[in-house]
Amino acid sequence: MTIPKTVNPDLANERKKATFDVEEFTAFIHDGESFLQLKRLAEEELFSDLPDPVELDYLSYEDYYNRTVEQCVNAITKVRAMQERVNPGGLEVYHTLMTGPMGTTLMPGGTPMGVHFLMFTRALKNQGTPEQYEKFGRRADNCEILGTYVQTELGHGTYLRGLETRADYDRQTDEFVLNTPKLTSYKWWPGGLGNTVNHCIVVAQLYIDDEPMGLQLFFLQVRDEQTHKALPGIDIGDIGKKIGLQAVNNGYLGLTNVRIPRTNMLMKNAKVLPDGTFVKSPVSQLAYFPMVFVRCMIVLVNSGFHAMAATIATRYSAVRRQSPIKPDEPEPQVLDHVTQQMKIVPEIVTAIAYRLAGVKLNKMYEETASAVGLSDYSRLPELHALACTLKASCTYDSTFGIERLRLACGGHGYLASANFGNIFTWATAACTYEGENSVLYLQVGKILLKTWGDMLSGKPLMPTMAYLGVCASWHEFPEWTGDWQCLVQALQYAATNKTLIASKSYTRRLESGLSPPDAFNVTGIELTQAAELHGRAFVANNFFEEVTQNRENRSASLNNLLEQLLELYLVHTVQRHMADILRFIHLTDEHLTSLQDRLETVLAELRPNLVAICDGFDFHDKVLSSVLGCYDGNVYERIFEAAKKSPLNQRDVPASFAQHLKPFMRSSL
Ligand SMILES: CCCCCCCCCCCCCCCCCC(=O)SCCNC(=O)CCNC(=O)[C@H](O)C(C)(C)COP(=O)(O)OP(=O)(O)OC[C@H]1O[C@@H](n2cnc3c(N)ncnc32)[C@H](O)[C@@H]1OP(=O)(O)O
Ligand SMILES: Cc1cc2nc3c(=O)[nH]c(=O)nc-3n(C[C@H](O)[C@H](O)[C@H](O)COP(=O)(O)OP(=O)(O)OC[C@H]3O[C@@H](n4cnc5c(N)ncnc54)[C@H](O)[C@@H]3O)c2cc1C
Repeated sequence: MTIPKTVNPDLANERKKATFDVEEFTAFIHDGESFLQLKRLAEEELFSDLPDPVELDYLSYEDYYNRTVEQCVNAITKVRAMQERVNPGGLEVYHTLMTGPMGTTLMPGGTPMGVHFLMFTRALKNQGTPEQYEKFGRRADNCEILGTYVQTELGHGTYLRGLETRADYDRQTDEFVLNTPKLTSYKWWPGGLGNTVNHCIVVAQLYIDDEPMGLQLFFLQVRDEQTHKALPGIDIGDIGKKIGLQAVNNGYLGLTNVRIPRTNMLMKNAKVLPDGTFVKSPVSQLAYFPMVFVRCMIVLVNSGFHAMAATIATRYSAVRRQSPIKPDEPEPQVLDHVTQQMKIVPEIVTAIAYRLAGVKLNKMYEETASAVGLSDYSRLPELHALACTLKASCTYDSTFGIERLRLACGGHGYLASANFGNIFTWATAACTYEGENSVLYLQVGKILLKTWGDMLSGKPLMPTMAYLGVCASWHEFPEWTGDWQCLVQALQYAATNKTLIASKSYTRRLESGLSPPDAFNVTGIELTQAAELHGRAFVANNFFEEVTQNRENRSASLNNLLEQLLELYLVHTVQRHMADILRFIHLTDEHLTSLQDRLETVLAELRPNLVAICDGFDFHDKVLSSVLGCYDGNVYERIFEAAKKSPLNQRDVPASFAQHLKPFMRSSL
């Protein structure tokens, strides 16, 4: 099947209808030109010799892994050369490009080296001393060694204080002795650990003279650098097939009396001196900082997955024609069915809203990391709370949004070659890794409770929670104007009142004699609801600020488009949380009807720009890797071409006919 060189006329028409400059929107959504240029340059270099994704789909588990390693190595080699040209000594090309949606193209089943870049190298730099960085970190940055972040165990992932891996200090030899004493202490899940890495950072309970000193991070070699065989005392392997991310090579690790020098404990914060004196970290949560970084990254990465799925569904819905709206008219593009718009457009705007929130969150991470570098730890709780709530709501919204977008593509959405399967399994994994979502919401719930107490005692509140004080001071919600500020405030007001309710329930339970942990546990439902609303109110407020500020730096047409996107996001989000809002704010039927009218109006206003907005996300065809989502819209030809590549179509008659079907049909006669 040859793919036409021309663009599908429906898609070409859609692009002509755009009312804004796509390139200006692209720069806006990528937070400026510089990253965009870098991304495009990298795509040009990296995508020149990629294998066919359809062929990859039919490989065995082992071949898939080996093939991914080959692609990964090729890609990293190219990226390193590019980094040397763009900014010698820097690492931004590595880190930004290899872990974003582009990484998913190079390695559709995930990368066994993702955790090396995201966590291993960063933890060596940020948790080690400068000497340790020189000794281990530089080699990791140069990929002379490959590593991963080994924390989760078979028995514990969430409750870190329950981890069982031990590091006992031996004063005589100035070494730590590492052990995983039980089956449940086996390390389980770390990406790349299975068969790829030769080093890792192990998170273990430190013991000095059998006294527990809390969790610490240890640099450990697990495989010989030449032979790649496991070192003595180390039991290591792959945890087996998962529902997705087949090439991430998640692994297990058992340790029996493995000795490492004392200087292998990462000692930027806590320290063990040669005589066994333990010097505490100034703030124990600093050991959790590598996780905070990844939680922030996930918001950007998952909003990218969400936008990828939205682009595929939008382009396909512009090409797909079905079911006349009026009986005597031709079949319309399915995108003209209003219910189809309702399935797709809220996902487009949600992806944009999280993209903007993710950019803000990552800036906050950088500011906090700089402050931590100057021994100022005051912003850690605020960053922790925001990273937890945004990581949880973004991964949830993207996971279910991607599934809605797949469903919006009808039967063809179910084809592996449409690529929703990979995108979904990437997205949903992030609901669990780097902190299971409910657990993260409970962290936020705890901080909300504490903040509520601070507010009642007149203490200053952290900036992203200051609205609690404002809303709590209102006797009732101000007059409902329905404007954007009002909609943002409605979400904030609902979050505030949910926090109030949770706080009251918690206090009531304490007064009835429950212990604080029991009271916290039974208040968990209300606390997690408050935490979720807190995050959604932040995303809405941030979107509002992004659109209403700096207008003078953008063209009128882009401002107009952004206003429509904001309008849809706010109206849709308020409608989605209407049950919560109606509990605290009196709205008439007229108000509700007006919201529905606004939703339908803005859907219609956005309709001509949908394809152009998705073009503006700037996904290379190879990133989307979808027969339904290609820029040229030649959907049917691509579906057919992919089908032709099925291994079952490579011979006239499959072997099973002679072996099974023929004898079976004969015996049934
Ligand atoms: C895949 C590639 C595909 C191709 C490319 C595509 C691109 C993909 C990109 C993404 C790739 C990602 C790779 C995947 C990596 C996954 C790696 C992992 O999962 S690694 C494993 C991830 N594992 C997890 O995430 C485990 C989750 N569990 C945990 O984090 C902890 O056990 C806990 C937080 C739940 C509790 O901890 P506990 O010690 O029991 O604490 P308490 O509750 O008693 O609170 C005490 C105090 O501490 C405070 N505080 C807490 N945390 C922080 C913080 N971070 N900061 C500051 N403060 C914090 C808290 O507020 C409280 O304050 P206060 O009230 O005293 O004032
Ligand atoms: C694809 C993937 C990659 C991963 N990569 C890595 C890696 O590189 N390195 C690494 O160390 N780990 C990794 N992990 C492990 C991951 O971080 C953990 O699985 C995750 O933190 C969740 O912990 P858990 O599995 O113990 O879940 P559990 O805590 O057992 O969760 C089970 C259920 O219990 C509930 N629950 C648990 N505790 C509480 C609580 N306190 N209150 C209320 N409910 C609770 C949860 O909400 C959930 O519903 C990876 C996992 C996946 C899926």
